[in-house]
Amino acid sequence: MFKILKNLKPFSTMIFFILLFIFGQAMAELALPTLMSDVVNNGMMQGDTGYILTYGGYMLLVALGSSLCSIIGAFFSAKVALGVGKNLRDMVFTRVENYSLHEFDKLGTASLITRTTNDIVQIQTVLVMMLRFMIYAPVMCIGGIVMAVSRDKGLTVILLVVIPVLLAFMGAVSLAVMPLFKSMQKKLDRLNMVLRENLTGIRVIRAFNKLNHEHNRFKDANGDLTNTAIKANQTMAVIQPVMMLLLNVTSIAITWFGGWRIAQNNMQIGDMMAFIQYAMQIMFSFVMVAVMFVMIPRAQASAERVNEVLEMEPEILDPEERRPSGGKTGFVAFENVSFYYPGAEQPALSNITFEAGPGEVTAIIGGTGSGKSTLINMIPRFYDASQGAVFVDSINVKDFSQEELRNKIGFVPQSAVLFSGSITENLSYGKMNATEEEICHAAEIAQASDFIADMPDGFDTIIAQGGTNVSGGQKQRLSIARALVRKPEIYIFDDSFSALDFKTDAKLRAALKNETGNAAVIIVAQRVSTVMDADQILVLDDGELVGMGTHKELLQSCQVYREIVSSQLSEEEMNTYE
Ligand SMILES: Nc1ncnc2c1ncn2[C@@H]1O[C@H](COP(=O)(O)OP(=O)(O)OP(=O)(O)O)[C@@H](O)[C@H]1O
Repeated sequence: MFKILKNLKPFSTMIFFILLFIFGQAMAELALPTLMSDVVNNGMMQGDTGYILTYGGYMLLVALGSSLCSIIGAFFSAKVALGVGKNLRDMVFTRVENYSLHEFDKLGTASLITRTTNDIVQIQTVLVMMLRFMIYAPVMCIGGIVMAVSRDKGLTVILLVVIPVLLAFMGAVSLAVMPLFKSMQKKLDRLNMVLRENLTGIRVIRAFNKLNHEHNRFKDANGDLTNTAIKANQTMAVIQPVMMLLLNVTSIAITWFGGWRIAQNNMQIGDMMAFIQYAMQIMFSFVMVAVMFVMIPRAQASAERVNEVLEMEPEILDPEERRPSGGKTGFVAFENVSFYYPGAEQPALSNITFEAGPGEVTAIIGGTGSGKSTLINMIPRFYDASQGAVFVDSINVKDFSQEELRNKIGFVPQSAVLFSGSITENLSYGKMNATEEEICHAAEIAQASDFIADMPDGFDTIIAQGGTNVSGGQKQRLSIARALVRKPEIYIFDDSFSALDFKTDAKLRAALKNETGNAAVIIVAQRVSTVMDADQILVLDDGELVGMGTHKELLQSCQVYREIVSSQLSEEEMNTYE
């Protein structure tokens, strides 16, 4: 929490004024009972209407001043807390943007969303409270005691009994409720995760008739959170009645002993009435402090979760200084690269060495889970090699800034991701100043022009959130066109032709050949027909490079490749291609 409080620094002037106004409010509230006691003692008891009117007027003015201070204080505290919340959200977002995939894996997307939204709201709520109570509660408590003693020393004995009881009670409530509030945030994370999985996977859920199963999963997570929240609120709900009871008992005790002292002419009625009000103010100030002690741990749990995001160092960082470029373009090389996913015992890639040059097509083939996606994810530094090194244009990828490295690459991921917006906006995503001609040309190469022309608004057609209004194959082609618009030095296609029919796949690759010119092209594919014409084919099996060469060479030399080919092509086709 203290680390989070550092973010209050930019608001220090505003905070100074908040404290000033709240101090004003507290002082005004402390003055009211004394004024009232004067009205009773000197006005009512003496039958002096003029005195009552004058001091009644003063009371009205003081009450107005107190309300004004309270409103201004509340307004600025809300402003400061919301400002801190906004800054925190900005900081978390910027941090998360720099995360490598490792950090995303560690924290989980659902938790990151809860941390950016709900956790920061918790911090905001407590900040508003802290700003208001921080000065108000101690002033009211100390001021109340001083004023109460000044009215009547004898009655203070009652406070000496009540306050320890109050403190013990609030302490017990805090202890009971703290762990509940802490676990609520974790349960909220889980609820968000289930909700997210349900919303993104709704088609699969329906296809497998798992609505009931998912409903139960959601109900469990929702019920779990609700039960904890109910328990916490039930405990908190005890505070009010017990407080009221204590306040009433205190009032009765004061009236009882006060009445007795008045009867003996040791005290005036007005003083007793003022004493009751001061006792209330003192007790309320203790309640405020106690509520803060209950709320702070909740915000503390949230603050820790936000700090975890802010303090997690991205594993992939830009180098401090960059080596000058050698002027080469379109080269990719792996030197003895091995890679372990965090916590995995087996490497996802072991000892991979190959080179891809400009104007060449390098294809990567292998069974599912053989490490193809992992391999190409290392080129744009989505992951860094555990051993060995990856080079682009003969420079270690770690010596580039991530921006510079990724500018060289046109990456088409395995599952095409489109953003809500027009087709033109989607295609120019990697090159904001792309001309209409460049966009049309890229669409042409990606075999997307025809279906775009058939759409109601052509290139201005709006892609729905998640790209749900285009087919899988259309999405892939748009995602390919988006990479083509950039005219990068290195093209990476991660199984990007899988949703295309054979004819479109062949046409697209033929058109691509003229387009890619001097760029290096790396294609991951499952289909032999897609990789057959490549200049070199890498065969991966269980993270190992078990063959490298042209289709013809591999048919001779690589058993795994032969098996893949024979599982996909007929004997006759194999002979033809040989
Ligand atoms: N984020 C991850 N964390 C841990 N292990 C992972 C992660 N991603 C992949 N793996 C593991 O690494 C291995 C290689 O996965 P990879 O995705 O590279 O295979 P692939 O050849 O691209 O498979 P496919 O053709 O099915 O896409 C697999 O065993 C997989 O379980």
